[in-house]
Amino acid sequence: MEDTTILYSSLSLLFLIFAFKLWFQPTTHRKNLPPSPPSIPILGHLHILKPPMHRAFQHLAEKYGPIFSLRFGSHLVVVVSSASAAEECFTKNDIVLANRPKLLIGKHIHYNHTTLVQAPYGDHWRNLRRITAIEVLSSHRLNTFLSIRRDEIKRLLEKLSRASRQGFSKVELKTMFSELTFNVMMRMVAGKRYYGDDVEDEEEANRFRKIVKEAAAYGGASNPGDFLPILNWIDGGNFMNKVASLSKRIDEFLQGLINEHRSKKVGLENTNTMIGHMLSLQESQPEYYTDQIIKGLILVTLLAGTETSAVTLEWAMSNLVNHPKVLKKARAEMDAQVGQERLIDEPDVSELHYLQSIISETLRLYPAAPLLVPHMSSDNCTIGGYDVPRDTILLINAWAIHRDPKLWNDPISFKPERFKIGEGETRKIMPFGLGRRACPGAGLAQRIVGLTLGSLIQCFEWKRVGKDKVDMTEGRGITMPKTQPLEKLESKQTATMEDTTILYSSLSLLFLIFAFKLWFQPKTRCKNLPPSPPSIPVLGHLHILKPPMHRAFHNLAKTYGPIFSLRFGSSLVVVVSSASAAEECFTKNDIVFANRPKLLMGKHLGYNHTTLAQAPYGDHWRNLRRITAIEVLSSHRLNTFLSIRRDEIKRLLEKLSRASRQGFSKVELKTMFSELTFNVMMRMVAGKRYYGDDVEDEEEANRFRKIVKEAAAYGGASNPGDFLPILNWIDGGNFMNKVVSLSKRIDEFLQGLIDEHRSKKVGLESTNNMIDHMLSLQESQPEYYTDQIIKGLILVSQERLIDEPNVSKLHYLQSIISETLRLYPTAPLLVPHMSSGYCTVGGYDVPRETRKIMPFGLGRRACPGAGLAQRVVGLTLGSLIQCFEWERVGEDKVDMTEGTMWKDLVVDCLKINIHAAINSKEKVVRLGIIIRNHEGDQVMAVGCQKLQVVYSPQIVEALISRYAASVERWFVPV
Ligand code: HEM
Repeated sequence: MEDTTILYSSLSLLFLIFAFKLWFQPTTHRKNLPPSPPSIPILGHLHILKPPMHRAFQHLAEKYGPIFSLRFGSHLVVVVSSASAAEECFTKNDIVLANRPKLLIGKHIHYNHTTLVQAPYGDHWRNLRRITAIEVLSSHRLNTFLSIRRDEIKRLLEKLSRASRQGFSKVELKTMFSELTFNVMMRMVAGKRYYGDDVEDEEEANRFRKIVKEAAAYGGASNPGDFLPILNWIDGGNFMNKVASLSKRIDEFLQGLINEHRSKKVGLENTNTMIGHMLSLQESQPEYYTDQIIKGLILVTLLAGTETSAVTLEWAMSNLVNHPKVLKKARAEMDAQVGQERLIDEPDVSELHYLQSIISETLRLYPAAPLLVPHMSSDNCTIGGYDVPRDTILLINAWAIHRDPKLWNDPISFKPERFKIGEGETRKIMPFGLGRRACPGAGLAQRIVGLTLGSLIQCFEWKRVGKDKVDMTEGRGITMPKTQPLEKLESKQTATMEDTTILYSSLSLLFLIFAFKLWFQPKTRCKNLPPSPPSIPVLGHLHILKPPMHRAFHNLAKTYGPIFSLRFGSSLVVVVSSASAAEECFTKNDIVFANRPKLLMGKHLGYNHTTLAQAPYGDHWRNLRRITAIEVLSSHRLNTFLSIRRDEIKRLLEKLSRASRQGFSKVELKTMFSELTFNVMMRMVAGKRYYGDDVEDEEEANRFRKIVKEAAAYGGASNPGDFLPILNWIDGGNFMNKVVSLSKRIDEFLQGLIDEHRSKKVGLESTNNMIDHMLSLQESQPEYYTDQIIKGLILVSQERLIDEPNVSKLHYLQSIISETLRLYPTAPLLVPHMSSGYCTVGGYDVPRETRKIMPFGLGRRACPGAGLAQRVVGLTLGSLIQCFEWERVGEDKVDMTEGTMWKDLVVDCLKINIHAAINSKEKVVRLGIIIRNHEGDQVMAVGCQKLQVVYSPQIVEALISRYAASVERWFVPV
């Protein structure tokens, strides 16, 4: 028995009393009602209805004909399942049947039946419909929102593209589609995204997502109390209370959006939003455009316009992977009409007839609203010769009509071919309803579904996971969802559509114009450029570069020699891959090459190229380098921070020790190492820890971690627009906006730290940190130690450490670190250099403004943090070797493949077994120290037999005394 049956069962007592009363009351005067199955008192036919309703109604129609009647409690319901009867409803009877039944949801959620969907037929509804047609969903207004649809679809493509970078990979489309449609609608309505990245107000977005989820749950559940009001009473008003509470929250949320717009607190995009537009109409016609009317319009757009489109997309993709031939044909059409050089756009959809047939066939077999939205008669009428009294609920079973064997050959097969142009087949389907209450959003829905589906077909290859077809059973709910969310799909990007290619693809038109201009522009005067692979106009060699770049360059060097040149768009790039040529760069040409190319990141994240890492070679850079060498990273200052490094390493050891309490255990070192270095840096800079335990201000730490994560993501992604500025323009400044927003947050964060120190609100440790030191220098030389300079210095010191080690005396340890850096340099291509004048390398001409990338850091722009890095890496590695035994998990060697990001050469995740030396008691006893916990278990042993050979007893002693004091806090040493 279903949910509702629990309620029905409580009826048994009341049953007898009412049964007799109702059974013997005078029946309706009309004689010729549509045929009806046998019913029972009170419930009528409610007890025979099992979801999905459209299937239950289809079975009844097979027995009682295409027009039959039912009783839902005391309400008469007529169900229509033939095209001719439906036509009669929406032509002859259109006005009489243009009412809606008054259900509980309509009362509470739809502002007491006043929204467009729920309003009774009449002046108010007509007005709303007019406003919607002209002010909300008109062709003109939809066109102004095209950029939103493009942008959201582009984000979906990027997401899929990231997921399928390595070839076919499993993706879950249901959520992606629903997020897409919600974002499109909310950006149209309020200029806001509530799903995915770039969500401005996470808390507000959360509230919205929660409301949406709840509304979907109640929308889907039909409320039996609507038809049998006594059930609401038996239910103790539980369902009603829930709906009322939800409607209150929805109202508050929508009112909040309106108030925000009214007080103009919103960003740029919002000047052209539905709310903004409605508020401007409110000024001239305040009596009509009340806040409630506006809220109702937003609500309806969101409720009626999102899930319907998302569900249609899901059904369409399921059909395509179940019918690979259809998919192939759609792709062929796409290739012929649009090609692979550019991305499909909305106007293309009208030329893609097969794509449209796929959508029509999807809507035929899987209409998102299989019973449309219930209608109600406002007067007596007849349908198919039967009498239909006033206040009868009318349900049109569009789902059954779409599968009627009298109308369609092979009705349950998916055959888009049946919708041949000019044959009028599309007129036989009614997924958007018919007549005056038909869907006003059909145009918008077709645009969203057409462009999204077209883009997915164009940009990716799709196949099912495994042999089984995607399950096509429909679930319950107002919109007809799939029972199984669509996740058994694998997507792979088609060869030509790499990330950047999506952008390049928009180039086709501009291509020819620029190609000729660039191709025939005067060639550089240098005659003897380094050899170069064949290039193409505009892009140069950008299209042949596949990450990881250092490997791509290595392969090119095999063909073109150790000094070769490339063109990144309009920039000449020289790649140097031999030690002798590199030496030439950093000795003879050191000054010429001491420049840096001006990239977007440097502009926005490097204070307009003024930080040490980004500044052009010159007085400003020299000054920064001097300050860094003397005031920030000098031996003397590094020594004063020794305690910080010791403490952070000690914390790492403790963490590992806790993990390996029971012997060997699996650990993830990548995160630990990265947290260690960030903590060391931030304690030196500001006296604060942002990772692990003992974080003082969790919210501030969160902000910092978020910024770090984002900066890493953008740092890794090279921006093609740096080399082909027109791409920034085509991209709509999207990447740039993200970077600008990030840089703003970084600046605010750093300024916050400085201000905090200035007002001395910080703890003890902070008297000896970089910011305080800089602020004291600011007092004496305010013109040089400006806040911006200080922020730039903090920023630069956050760059990852790792360089040549020199833990004195541990020569073998030193060699291990050197060998690691030889094979796996952290910045495999260093940081790009740029020539500030003409020079030669290896006999080749290198013109001014050539970028140079090479595998070793030498010369005046070599890493200034080498000393600090040596200390951190040396001490950490030494301690790890000393304190733990290490083993791999399983037989396999740790995967040494490097990631694709620049600088991210660290393996993805080091999974190594660790083991405190507690298993080998003998060895430990020989060293003479075992650390036990309060229960007396051995938990940590500092040093082990193997290390005795390497370390002198003095070192072991020093280590013990260094750690024992703090270890005592946790464990009692023996
Ligand atoms: C694939 C997507 C969609 C489908 C299949 C669909 C289907 C329907 C259907 C069957 C109806 C009821 C017709 C009737 O009562 O006979 C309806 C009504 C409505 N739809 Fe859609 N719809 C979709 C998308 C949209 C969109 C994108 C919007 C707006 C943003 C929208 C707004 C509405 C409204 C406001 C009504 C109520 C109209 C009234 O009662 O006067 N729909 N839709």
